[in-house]
Formats: sequence, structure tokens, C-alpha cells
Amino acid sequence: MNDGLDRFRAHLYYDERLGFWLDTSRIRWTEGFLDALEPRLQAAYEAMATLERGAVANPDEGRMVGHYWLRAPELAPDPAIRDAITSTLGRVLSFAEDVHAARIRPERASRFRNVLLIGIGGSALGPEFVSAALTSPADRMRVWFFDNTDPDGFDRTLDAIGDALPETLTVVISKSGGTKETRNGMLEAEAAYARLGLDFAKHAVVVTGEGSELDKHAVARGFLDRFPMWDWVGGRTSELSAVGLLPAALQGLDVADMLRGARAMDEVTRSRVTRKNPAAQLAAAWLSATGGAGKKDMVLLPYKDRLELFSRYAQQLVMESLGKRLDRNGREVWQGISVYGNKGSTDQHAYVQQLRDGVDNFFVTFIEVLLDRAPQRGDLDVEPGVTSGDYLSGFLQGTRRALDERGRDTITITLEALDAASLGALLALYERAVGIYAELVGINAYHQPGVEAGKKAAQAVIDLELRVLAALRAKVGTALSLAEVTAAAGSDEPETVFWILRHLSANPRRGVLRVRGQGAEAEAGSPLDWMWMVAAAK
Ligand SMILES: O=P(O)(O)OC[C@H]1O[C@](O)(CO)[C@@H](O)[C@@H]1O
Repeated sequence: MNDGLDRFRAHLYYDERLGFWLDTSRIRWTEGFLDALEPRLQAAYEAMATLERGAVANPDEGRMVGHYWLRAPELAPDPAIRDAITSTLGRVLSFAEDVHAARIRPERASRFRNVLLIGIGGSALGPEFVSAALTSPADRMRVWFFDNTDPDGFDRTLDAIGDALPETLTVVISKSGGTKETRNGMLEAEAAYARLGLDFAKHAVVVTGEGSELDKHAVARGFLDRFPMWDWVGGRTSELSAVGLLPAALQGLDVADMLRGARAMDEVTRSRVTRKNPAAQLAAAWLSATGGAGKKDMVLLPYKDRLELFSRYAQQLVMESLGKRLDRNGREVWQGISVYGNKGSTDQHAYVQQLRDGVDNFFVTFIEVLLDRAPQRGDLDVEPGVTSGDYLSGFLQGTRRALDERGRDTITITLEALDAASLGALLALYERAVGIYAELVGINAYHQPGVEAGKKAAQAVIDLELRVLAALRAKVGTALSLAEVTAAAGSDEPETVFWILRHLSANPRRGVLRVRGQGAEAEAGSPLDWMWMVAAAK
């Protein structure tokens, strides 16, 4: 397999302007794979160009897919969109400046020093990744996150913010403006400000679709400001809209450079010459490794602490885009690529053992950053003539070699340095690679019909929970069996009712108790034989 330098030379892409390398030489392309793929790649380039010209690329939702315009507004098909992008960027930057200069200030403190970002999925993963990747002592504000509906998670973050809550600006982000986790996070934050006698609205801004529930709430409550999220930007590709730019600008990151890097990557990945197009090469490598049918998982291993969250970010981008039951012709295809990862060399001491010696169901993407640390930090020899960074690079190379020896596919992305521009370029690379891959396998990357099922089922659970509580409260002091509660709640799903009762009884506030039943059956039986009651009316 390793036929030496020629193969490396043939499959090493380098772009000097971007300070970017892509090495696909350790993908086991069969001879002629890329040549055979070329007609499909050409079709994919055409499809991407059509999408960028403003075609309705998401027919289910009847919307255009315009995240590429965010860094090249002049390409947007409609002047109103161009203006919206430019004016929103201007508003984001001036809002951040006003916050930094304390022209926009909190109710009781002299200035905002922290940001609490509330969002989930595409409305949090990009901001979290970018915030961690680019943080430095020069940050203007510290950014915290609520990205779930875990009560203990809320408490933990609020405890960490501690006395600084009065100087914390909350940024609530939701494209739809109706996501329950985000709504809950907002209500929890609002309650925390209220406990200090503070008006939440004087500490809050939103990024959301115009006219959404959240947007209306922000207007009604008089939030500090509102920033738009457009229907032509998908959540998982929204990092370079106000969703990502606002928190990044508040943190003090170089938003213009991030856009510049993404724009430069877009320019090269628009090429219809495959050997000059790194996104196409990446997509083709995925296709080769996975058989175009998700047969292998994508393991992302950046050898850089700052990129630790990349795998979480890419997980949504790849899996929500590619994980599809139907292809564009309505045929059942069960497509997708599973993504996981963390960072090297840390994971060499965790799961690389299996990658080398275990089941061969993955391909690895290494990400290397050549500049080990900011030059002004100096450097330390940990052994004569050897630095910690030399070890980091050595471990990456060693693992790449060890996997290659076992016939495991690897890709390596190398960035000259990690900064706002190269991060923007990395995001743009993956956005484009996902788009091209979807075209190659004939699926729509821009909708997510599958996630709705879980949301609907969750709402049904909440509705049933209210009926369960009502049933128990109608018989205060009486122990009821699972069957009795289920019937009284008008349900035919005892298993769901059991889950609800078990959870309610673990959280005393609702007053639901698990009580011993009578007789040997309940004593010896399964938890499904437990009895339940509310002891006293509230
Ligand atoms: O920004 P929103 O509308 O709150 O949605 C958050 C996330 O939820 C999803 O719709 C999936 O449930 C993602 O596509 C999206 O990024």
C-alpha cells in the first residue's frame, strides 16, 4: 500500500495562500477510483454552483441554501439578501463595540464582562467550538453556554458564573425560535437574574428568525437587541451568520478574518478541477473509505487541544446532513457517516488501541497545526533539542504510520497556524465537502426530517405526564398500581407511564411517592408492580 513518496506527492494538496495541506495518500483508493468518479464529481460541482446561484436546494422546506453568501454577499441572488448580510454584520460589529465600550451596559453593573449563550445544535455547537479554539488572554468577554435542558447543567454553569451574573449578557439563539431546550434555558436564566432583582430583558439579546415565537417574546419584553437568522441558512451551517459572529465578536475574536478564511476556502473549493479542489478530494476520500454507504465511521483526531470540540461540531454537520433514509429519488438508502473523535495525542491513550488492533470500521482524519504555540511564549526543551510540540507531531506521525501498517485509511489536514482565518477555512472546507459528498451519493444534505420524530414523541411524554399527575392528584393519599394510573391517565402505554412515575418520584417537588404495595406479589415482584401516590394536596 505505501508505495512511497510518489503516492504522497500525488495525493498531497497544498495551498500557500490558505496555509493549508490535505493529504489523502493514506486512503486506499483503488487504481482509477478518482478517474471513474470524475463524471459524478463534475455533476456535483454543477449542483453546488446551482445551489450557490440560489436554487431551491431544500425542496421539502422550499428554501434556498445560502451559507456561502455569508462570506461573499455579492454572490447572493437577490439584492435584499446582500443588504441583509452586510447590514447584519455591521450591526453585529457595532453592537459588540458598544458592549465593549460600555455604551451598552447592564442594569446595575458598570459593564458587561461575560456572555451566556443559550442555544442547541447548530445554534450552539459552532459558537462553542470557535470560542474554545480561539480563546486567548486578549478576549474581551468570557463566554458560557447553556446547550441543553439539564437542570443540574444550568445550576453548574450559573454557579461558575457566580457573582458575575449582573455583568453577564445573555444571547439566546434559535433559528426556529421554538426549540424547547433553548426556551427552558432562557426561562432558567431569566429566573436567575430575577433572583438578584434584575430585569432579564436589560441583559438579553436574541438571534432568531423574524416573527418567530422567540422574536415576538424579545419584542414584547424589550430585549436589548435582535439579530436575524434567515430561512436560507441552515442551523448546522450558521456559524458565519449572526449565530456565530455575534458571540465571536463579543468575545473579541477577529470575525473579519474568520469570514476572509472561509471566503478564500470557498474560492478554491469552487474549482471544477478535482486535483485543485480540496473539498472534492475530501468528499471523494470519504466515499472511498465508506463505500459511499457509511460502512466506516469518521474518526476526527486533531492533535491540538483547541480543536477538541471540532468532532462535536462536525458530528452535527456531517450526521444531520448525510444521515438520510431516502435519496433524492425517494429510494430507501439509509445513508450517513458516523462521526466521533476528540483529540490526540490524548486519545492514543484511550481508543487508538482499537483503531490499530481492533475492528476495521473507521477511517481517521488527523488534523495537525504546524505552529506549536505563540512565538512570544518561547519554548522549552523537554529533552535536549526536543520540545513538547515535537512530541505532539511525533505522536501524530507515529499513529498515522501505525494505522497505515495495519491497512487502516487515514487522511491528514495540516494547518500552518490556528487562527480566525484558518478556522474559517476549516469550517468552509467541511461545509463544502459535506455538500459534494451528498451530491455524490444522491441525497439532500439540507433537511433533517428525522429529528422531528423524537421532538414529537417528547411532547407526547410531557402531555401524558400532566395527565398522570392529574390522575394521582385526583386520588390524594391512595396508592395506585401502574395499571390504575395508566388507565386513569387515559393512556394505553404503561411503560411510558412507568418512566414518568419513576422520574417524578425522584424529584420530590411534584409530591409523587413510590409506596410499597400490599402482599407478596408487590414485595417480591418487579418495579412494574410498585404502587404510586400523591400523599397530600398541594
Ligand atoms: O436553532 P434552533 O431552531 O433552535 O434549532 C436547533 C437545532 O435543532 C435542530 O433543528 C435539530 O433538532 C437542528 O437542525 C438545529 O441546529
